[in-house]
Amino acid sequence: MSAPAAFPALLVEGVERAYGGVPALGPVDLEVAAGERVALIGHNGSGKSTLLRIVAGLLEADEGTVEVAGWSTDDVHARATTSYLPDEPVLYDDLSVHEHVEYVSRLFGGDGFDEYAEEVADRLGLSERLDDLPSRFSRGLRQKASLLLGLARPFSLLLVDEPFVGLDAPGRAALMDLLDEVHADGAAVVVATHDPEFVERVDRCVALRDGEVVFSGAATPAEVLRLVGA
Ligand SMILES: Nc1ncnc2c1ncn2[C@@H]1O[C@H](COP(=O)(O)OP(=O)(O)OP(=O)(O)O)[C@@H](O)[C@H]1O
Repeated sequence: MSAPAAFPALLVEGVERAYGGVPALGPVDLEVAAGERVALIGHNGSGKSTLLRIVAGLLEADEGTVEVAGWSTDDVHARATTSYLPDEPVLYDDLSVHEHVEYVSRLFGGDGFDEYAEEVADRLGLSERLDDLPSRFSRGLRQKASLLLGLARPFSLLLVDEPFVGLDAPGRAALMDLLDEVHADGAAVVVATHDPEFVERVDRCVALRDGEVVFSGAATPAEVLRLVGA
């Protein structure tokens, strides 16, 4: 499903979130254009995952609004157009990789395990493991299965939390290329990462510090390290 051109892919306005009364995020304003590629950077605990989870509709903001392609995050259209890949893979215990793709893709209006899913599985090195239960996989294989699910379904906004950590070199290279292709096909892509190679490819870096946006613009990997104080 592509985003209506009149709306940005993502519009975050005045979003705030606390846990048990302790502020974790915000207020945050962020606009991501249709087809834009953004790296979300910041120290551990700076609020990246909290922001992504709010945008994905999995966590409620205390204040503010979030729209995905013009739809509020509690609208089913926003869910249908947003693919979110958490840093810890969330997979069913009793579904094979193939069944996961069938289920998730069809849930969001896709064609199930189609040719594209087959290609992504091949490039992530999962072709031989499609009938296996990911609950028995290693951490890295589970991560690849989760990436396959997230990519092999319709979306116009892709949110990915720390996807390169824990992947082997071929998996990392394959994912880097897959994200390039998703972007070239017109989806907006927001990735929480400090990976220098990915940072070099993005249109914009958005840096969070203590839950607030402290920088938004083009930045080199060296500048990114300086921005996050590393
Ligand atoms: N479920 C929770 N309960 C209480 N505090 C939380 C919870 N989740 C996050 N926090 C706190 O909120 C703040 C932001 O956390 P968040 O996970 O969003 O940061 P992050 O930038 O994604 O960190 P990391 O790089 O480690 O993944 C941190 O201080 C964290 O301890």
